[in-house]
Amino acid sequence: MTQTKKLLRSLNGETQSVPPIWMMRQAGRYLPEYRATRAEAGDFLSLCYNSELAAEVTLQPIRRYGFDAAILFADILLVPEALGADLWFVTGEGPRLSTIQADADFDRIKPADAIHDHLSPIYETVKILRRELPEETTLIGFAGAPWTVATYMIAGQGTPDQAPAHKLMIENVALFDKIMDRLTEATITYLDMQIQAGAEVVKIFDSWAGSLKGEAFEKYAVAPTKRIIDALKAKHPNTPIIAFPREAGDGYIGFAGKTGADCVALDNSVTPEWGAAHVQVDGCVQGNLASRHMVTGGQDLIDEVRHIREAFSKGPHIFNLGHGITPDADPENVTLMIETLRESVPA
Ligand SMILES: Cc1c2[nH]c(c1CCC(=O)O)Cc1[nH]c(c(CCC(=O)O)c1C)Cc1[nH]c(c(CCC(=O)O)c1C)Cc1[nH]c(c(C)c1CCC(=O)O)C2
Repeated sequence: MTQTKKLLRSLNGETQSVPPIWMMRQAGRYLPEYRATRAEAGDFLSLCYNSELAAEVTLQPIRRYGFDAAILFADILLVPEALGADLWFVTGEGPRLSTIQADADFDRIKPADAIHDHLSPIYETVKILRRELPEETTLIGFAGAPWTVATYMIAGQGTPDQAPAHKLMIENVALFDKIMDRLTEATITYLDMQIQAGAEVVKIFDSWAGSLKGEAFEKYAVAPTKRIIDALKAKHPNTPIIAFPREAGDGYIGFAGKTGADCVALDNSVTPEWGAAHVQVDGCVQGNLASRHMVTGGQDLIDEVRHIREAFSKGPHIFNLGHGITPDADPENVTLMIETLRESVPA
C-alpha cells in the first residue's frame, strides 16, 4: 500500500525533501495549555491515567503546531507500576519507586500478562486519539527499553551513572537477568496492546543505553530490543518500530540491522554528518537538534535546522530533537524550528 502519511513514508524508506517532524516531550510543561490540563487532572500520574485528559494534552501540540506525528501521553515508568512497584513523582526532582535489591523484592513483582488491568486507561487514550487526530497525523505509541526501566526499578530513582543497576548486574546477575526478562515480556505485551488499540508506530526509549559498553551493550541493549521487535513483527509485520539507544555512540552503528528496528533515533552527541555516514546508510534515522535551541532560538536555531536537514537529505529522515524539550523552552522557538524546516529548500 502506498503511504500518504508523511511520517510513515519516511519509515517506509522514502527520502523526502522536507522531512516529517515531531518532538520528544512535545506535550509538556513549556506549553501553558499543558500546565492548565495537568492542574485540572491534579498531578502528572493522574493525568497519565485520565484517558480524556491524556488525549487532550497529546492533541495540544498538534493543534498548535501541526506536527506530523503525535506521541501518546504516558510515561515509561507506568510499566513498573503495573508490575506492582510503588511509583510517585517528587516535584522538582523526578520519579521515585520502591526498589528491587534482593530476590524477595522480585518475588513481589507480578507476571507480565497481569499489567493490562492497570494499563487499560492507556489503551483507551490510544483509542480516543485514533478517533480525534487529523487524518494526516501519525500516532506513535511507546515504552521504555528493559535496561532503562530496570535502572529506575533497581535504584528507585533516576541516577547520573546507573550505578545501582550496574552493581546488581555484577553482584547478582541471576536476579538482574530475571528483572530484564520480566520487563522484556511486559514490554512486548504492552506494545502489542497499544498497536491493537490503534498505535501506528511504536518507539522504544533506551535513555540510558549509553552507560552499557561492549558485551553489556549487546546483551542488555541490543538483545532485549531485538526480542521485543521480533515478537511485535511476528504479530504486526507492518507496524514500524523506532529504537532510541540514547548516547550509544558507536553502538548506533548497525543497531537497526541487529535489532530489526525500522528507524534509529539519534541524540545530539553525534553530528548529523556522522549519523548520515554511519547510521542512515542502513535506513531511516530520526533526530537530532539539541534541545537547548528551543530555549535559545535565533539565527543559531535557523542555521542548525538547515544544517541537520541538509546533512540527512540523501536518505529517509524524521526531524526531531536529540532528547526531550525542556520546561524552560520558548513555544515561539518551536514555531521557528518548524517554519525553517518547511521553508522551500534552496536548489
Ligand atoms: C527516562 C524517561 C521517563 N519518561 C520517559 C523517559 C524516556 C525518555 C527520556 O529520556 O526523556 C518517556 C516519556 N515521558 C513522557 C512521555 C510522553 C510522550 C512525549 O511527550 O514524548 C514519554 C515518551 C511524559 C513526561 N514524563 C514526565 C513529564 C513531566 C511531568 C510533569 O508534568 O511534571 C512528562 C511530560 C516526568 C518524568 N518521567 C521520567 C522522568 C525522569 C521524569 C522527570 C523528569 C521531568 O520532569 O522531565 C521517566
